[in-house]
Amino acid sequence: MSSPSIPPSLLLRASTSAPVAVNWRKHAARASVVAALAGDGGCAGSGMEQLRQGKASSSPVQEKPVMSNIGKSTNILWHDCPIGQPERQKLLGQKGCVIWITGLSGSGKSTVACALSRELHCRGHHTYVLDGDNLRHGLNRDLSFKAEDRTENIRRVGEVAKLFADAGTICIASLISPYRRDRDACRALVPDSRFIEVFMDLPLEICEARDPKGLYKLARTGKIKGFTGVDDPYESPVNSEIVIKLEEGECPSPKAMAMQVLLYLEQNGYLQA
Ligand SMILES: Nc1ncnc2c1ncn2[C@@H]1O[C@H](COP(=O)(O)OS(=O)(=O)O)[C@@H](OP(=O)(O)O)[C@H]1O
Ligand SMILES: Nc1ncnc2c1ncn2[C@@H]1O[C@H](COP(=O)(O)OP(=O)(O)O)[C@@H](O)[C@H]1O
Repeated sequence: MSSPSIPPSLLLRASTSAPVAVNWRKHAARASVVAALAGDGGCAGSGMEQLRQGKASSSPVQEKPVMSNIGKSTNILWHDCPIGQPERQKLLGQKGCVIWITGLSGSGKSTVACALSRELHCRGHHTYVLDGDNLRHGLNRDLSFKAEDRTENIRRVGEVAKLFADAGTICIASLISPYRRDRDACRALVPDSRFIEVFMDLPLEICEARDPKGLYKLARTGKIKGFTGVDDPYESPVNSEIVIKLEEGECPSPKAMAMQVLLYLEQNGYLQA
């Protein structure tokens, strides 16, 4: 006797051999957990098959969900998936992480970000660049450059970068991020040393002399207010994993800067799962 509303594939056979309707969602969730525990992320066979083979109890335990209140979100529940960061990393052959490039406008953040992405890509690694300027064209278009909006800008990008790292991607975030507290908050979001801060330690005079967008000039003549380094603060990092600076008075080439970061990733095991 089968229920007309439940497809035959969703029916489990009881020991009497009579098909019985089951709470599919409950069983599927448990089967997924079993498959994940087996270490294959559930790829070697369907969770349902494992249930049939008796690898999971046929009487699923109903655990009481733990609801949370986070910020303005009340009664929310974290839902885990059997395919997690370790499985994705294995597939990609790398460790998901956040490379956070901070520095003044014109210090070379975007240049390093793109050069690094290119070098990694050419070696078979999966990267994604989150560029402050670019994100302000979309996700962060509602934010200005006043202090609290910069903080919100960094918070959002930190959360997005965290998702990319969780996806197994080497996420390269390139933003002025002038406040130490905001950068440290992003670091705290990403566990297990997966946050690598790169400080573009170039003197303001060099950044200003470059001025590729003409923004310093506008700031100096008062046409832009609150420009970082001119009439808005930049708090230099004190404990960055990587510092890029002048060597014998010269700025290293974009490739050399990218290789400095790449070497760090290699030496610290990020380029293997
Ligand atoms: N007032 C002011 N201060 C600093 N920068 C300004 C400002 N107004 C516009 N711009 C342009 O915006 C780019 C920086 O955006 P970010 O999102 O990285 O800034 S922040 O991290 O929120 O401080 C920055 O890009 P980069 O030059 O690539 O750093 C500037 O082109
Ligand atoms: N290593 C470098 N040597 C010489 N010029 C550089 C170097 N890195 C960046 N530049 C130049 O400096 C300017 C600012 O670089 P950019 O990457 O746009 O900085 P940011 O993203 O920090 O504003 C650009 O014109 C870029 O070509």
